[in-house]
Amino acid sequence: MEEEDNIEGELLLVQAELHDIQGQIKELLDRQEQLSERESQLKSMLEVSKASRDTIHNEPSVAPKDWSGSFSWDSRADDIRFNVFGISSYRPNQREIINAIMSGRDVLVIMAAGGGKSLCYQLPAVLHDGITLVVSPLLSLIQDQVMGLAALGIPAYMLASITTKEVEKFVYKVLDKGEGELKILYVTPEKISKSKRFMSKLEKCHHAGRLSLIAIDEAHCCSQWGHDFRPDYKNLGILKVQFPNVPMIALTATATSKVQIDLIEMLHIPRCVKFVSTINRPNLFYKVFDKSPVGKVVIDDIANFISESYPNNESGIVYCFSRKECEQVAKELCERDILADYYHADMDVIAREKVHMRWSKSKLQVIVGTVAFGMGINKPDVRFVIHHSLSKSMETYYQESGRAGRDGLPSECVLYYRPGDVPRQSSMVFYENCGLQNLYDIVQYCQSKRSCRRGAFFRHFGEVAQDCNGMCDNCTSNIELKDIDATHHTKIIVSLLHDMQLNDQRATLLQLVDKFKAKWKESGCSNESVDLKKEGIEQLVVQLILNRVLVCVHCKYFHVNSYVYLW
Ligand SMILES: Nc1ncnc2c1ncn2[C@@H]1O[C@H](COP(=O)(O)OP(=O)(O)OP(=O)(O)O)[C@@H](O)[C@H]1O
Repeated sequence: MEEEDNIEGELLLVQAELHDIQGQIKELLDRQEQLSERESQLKSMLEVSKASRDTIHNEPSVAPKDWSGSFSWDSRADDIRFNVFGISSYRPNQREIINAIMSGRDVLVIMAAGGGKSLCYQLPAVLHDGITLVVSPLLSLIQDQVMGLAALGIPAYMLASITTKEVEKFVYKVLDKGEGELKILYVTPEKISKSKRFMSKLEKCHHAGRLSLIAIDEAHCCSQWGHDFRPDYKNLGILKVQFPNVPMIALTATATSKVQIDLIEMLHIPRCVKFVSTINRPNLFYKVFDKSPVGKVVIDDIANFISESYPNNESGIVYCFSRKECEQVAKELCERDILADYYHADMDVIAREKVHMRWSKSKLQVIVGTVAFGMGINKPDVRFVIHHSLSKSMETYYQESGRAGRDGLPSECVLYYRPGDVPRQSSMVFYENCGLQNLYDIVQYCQSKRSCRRGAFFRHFGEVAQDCNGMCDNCTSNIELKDIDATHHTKIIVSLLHDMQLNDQRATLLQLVDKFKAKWKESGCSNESVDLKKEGIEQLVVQLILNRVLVCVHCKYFHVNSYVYLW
């Protein structure tokens, strides 16, 4: 009896101590997360500070110009924008970029996917008298662009392996003698580094004063610090050396300060005007799910997620780690009635193109790809990007997940994470520049249960943080729940959507929230003085829209007419 008492006494002590230790571990884990977050914040601050010191060093001693002022070409540019490109107004930075190029400056443009980078060089190309040379890394991208420009009536051609002899002859004649209509010429970087004939024709064109602009698309490929280094991009510096007075525009969707410094140096454009737009994609909802250790369960989870959230064949991408996994996941999704097929670098070009085409035309709901399914995806209405396992870096994840929602409509980026996937990636990135550090950053992103996911991107790209508006799992779960009578808010949203013109139907979530705020003020509601943000009402509006209370059940666009039936 006494012995039992002793044991029970000790058991209680042990349990109490264990409880204490659990508490301490939790505190330590929280502190570890806070410190890691601060660590990456400080690192990116240091990088930004170094970058701005270098930039100041290289900048000419003239005062910065106001690129949004008036210029002599304004009315011609407006005319071309509207009548040739059919675009009613500029998006942020487009006009300023065009003005800087037209003023003869070299320009570096960093603008998020779908931001409208192409117009920034295509409009000056039409505005100028001569020829614009565009270097772009992928044939499929080039083909899309040339076809799009031809449809607008702009004479654009490409010189690549698939160009017919006839077209090649025509292009060389234009370069050589200025005979024939050619405004925009697309080439791959290999053409610059490997074709002496092409370079000598270009030299002649320049000599005759007919080379007006050089554009380098996907310019991050120049830097080996970037996520998609292409050796042939390294040789593009020759263009500025050979044609120093021809303005150059380098464009990319992402470049950390380190990559920016690198590509400015490689392209020899130290005095370029930099236009850095936000990397924020407010319409993307970021979430991380725990990944089961059992492969079949993971596929069940993914299949359930797709069929429950996207029952109407909305397009999506599932990224996998390896080619084998890619084929397996596609097969198993098909077995669960999801229309899916795979895409990886081991397939021949025709087979890959066929899968891509079926998906682009929405004949296939899901493409299951490796990293090979990358640049050149122009589908605007991708509603979800799922990562079956983690990417190798924040930059890669930003790029891959960023293929969702290029049309500005709400879309989801889901990452299935389990610690067991980390060693597979670490063995792949071990020999890359900063490979392990990059991997740790994305692991930290996955493991975080507290910090805003969006905040992690801002820190990574050295940008000042912006509101997440409850558009990530951590921010949503951190929201303190309270009962709110939403009748008044929903009435405003309904009337708002009613009032919207046809053109506004593809308004982005944030535009809608802004309009809501204005209406809320106008509505003279008794709660007028309520601070929308503080009271969580802004979040509520976002949630009302996202949870499809107000979104068309069929296509999830903010259609004015179809959702009305829900009310
Ligand atoms: N000012 C504008 N107003 C409306 N639509 C625009 C405007 N500028 C560009 N667009 C359209 O936005 C879409 C995306 O543009 P674009 O392909 O140039 O984006 P991007 O920045 O190159 O994106 P990515 O990096 O994903 O290729 C295109 O359909 C384009 O016609």
